[in-house]
Amino acid sequence: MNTLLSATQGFVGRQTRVSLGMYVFLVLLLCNLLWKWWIRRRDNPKGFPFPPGPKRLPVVGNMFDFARENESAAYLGMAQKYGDLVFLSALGVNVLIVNDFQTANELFEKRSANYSDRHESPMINDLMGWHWSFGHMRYGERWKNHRKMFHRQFQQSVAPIHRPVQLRSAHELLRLIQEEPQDLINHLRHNAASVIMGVVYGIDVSPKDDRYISVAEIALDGMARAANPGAFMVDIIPSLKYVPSWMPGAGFQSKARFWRNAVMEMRDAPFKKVLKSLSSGTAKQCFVTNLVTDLEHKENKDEEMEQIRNCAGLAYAAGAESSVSSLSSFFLAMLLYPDVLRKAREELDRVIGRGRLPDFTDRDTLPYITAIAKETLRTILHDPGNFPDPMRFNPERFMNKPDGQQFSPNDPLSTAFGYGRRICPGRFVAEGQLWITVASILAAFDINPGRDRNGNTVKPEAKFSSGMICHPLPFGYSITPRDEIAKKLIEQTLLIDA
Ligand code: HEM
Repeated sequence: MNTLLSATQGFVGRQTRVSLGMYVFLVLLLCNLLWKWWIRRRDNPKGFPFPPGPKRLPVVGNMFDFARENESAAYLGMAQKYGDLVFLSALGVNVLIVNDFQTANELFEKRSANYSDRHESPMINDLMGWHWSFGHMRYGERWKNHRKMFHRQFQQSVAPIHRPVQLRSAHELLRLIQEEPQDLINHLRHNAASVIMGVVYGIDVSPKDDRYISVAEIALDGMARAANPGAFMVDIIPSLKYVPSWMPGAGFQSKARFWRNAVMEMRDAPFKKVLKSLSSGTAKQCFVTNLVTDLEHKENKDEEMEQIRNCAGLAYAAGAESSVSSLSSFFLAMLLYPDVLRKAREELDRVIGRGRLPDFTDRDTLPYITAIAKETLRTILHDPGNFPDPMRFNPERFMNKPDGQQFSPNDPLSTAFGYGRRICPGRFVAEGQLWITVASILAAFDINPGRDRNGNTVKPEAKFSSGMICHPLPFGYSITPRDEIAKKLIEQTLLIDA
């Protein structure tokens, strides 16, 4: 009897909680719709039409028109149908797809005062705790102050001070590939991490199971999942963020808490470590030590200290994935275009010979290597107006073009790094890293297609994942040192960099 009673009470209790949850949800949904209606009236009082786009369904709008895979082909298809500006709207989230360089330049560069804001995601910014990251901040004073600080340490004139770390990391990558060629993608991850953690915190990361890196990967995984439009209802109805985690349907709260812990550890742990080694006099010179040492003469120390921590904490999150994606695209391109590899090899042997590996001082004399690094960045840009035959990996398109004014707003290649006031502030460091890694790899290794079980060559395919940052899908390969000379040069890097 007692058991039946308590089971009934449990059932009634659950029912009450479910209907309470439903009731709260409906009230919040109504408030949200009213709020969005008011915003629309305020921002567009004359009711001007939006640019063209696929027809919207009742309630869900264009929810099913957002590309979940092969985004570039899907949006190119829409551009061919609707024009260079395509408008999508789903559940109050409006998205404008800009399909060509000139229009993007017109909006984000020439009218950057209007188009430099960021959409604030309640899931990412508030619940998962990315509010400190200036990559996620709304346009305004707080963003400007952070960005200025970051820019000071990574701008074109300062970027060369990071080259010793980049060169050492490129050499370490050669050694790792020589030891375990089958683990290429992990080595590329380690390479991106060791450059950024070295430049920003002066910290060496280990090639396997590094705590800083695994925590950051969890944080980034959460962000990538939450960035998918419609992935979490709280982004459509922001007031849901106040719903407690015990409410039915509020599972997003516990997911957010899990990711938030990683986000905070990613931001705080390496920063604390540098401060500790600064006070014990063992810190290596880096982004954080440069800025913290400078603080001594300033008044608003606490605020600046927080800003330094925030800027440093963002570098890995903002830069690592893109760097890995670029380098794995480079490897894929070398498999698909062996002629490019041969030509690069010919340039390297002719200009620097076989007695040493390349370094940054060789840049001006290796135009074909520079063109390969640029073409690697270009592969994500498919606008045939600026890049004829865009699906072909063709470094020649950058030969005999000046190398000095790179990534200026009127350089279509700068699009790989975004636009206007939000353009990637790490681009000079990123490009330098790509250049030295590409040059070192080409000087040291043969890169060939993989073989199947019967020993037959498997021709790789140029297929990419979808999402915020696209990576080549896994491909077979064989990477071996070119010859005994290359092997020796790779081994010697251990002594040179010690
Ligand atoms: C090949 C490598 C890289 C690529 C392709 C890349 C690309 C981009 C793109 C497309 C954006 C968005 C720009 C926009 O909103 O218009 C961005 C933002 C950003 N990137 Fe990079 N990036 C790379 C490497 C790096 C590195 C190494 C760092 C740090 C050292 C970095 C730091 C940032 C930051 C902090 C932002 C946010 C800027 C803001 O919102 O004001 N990136 N990047």
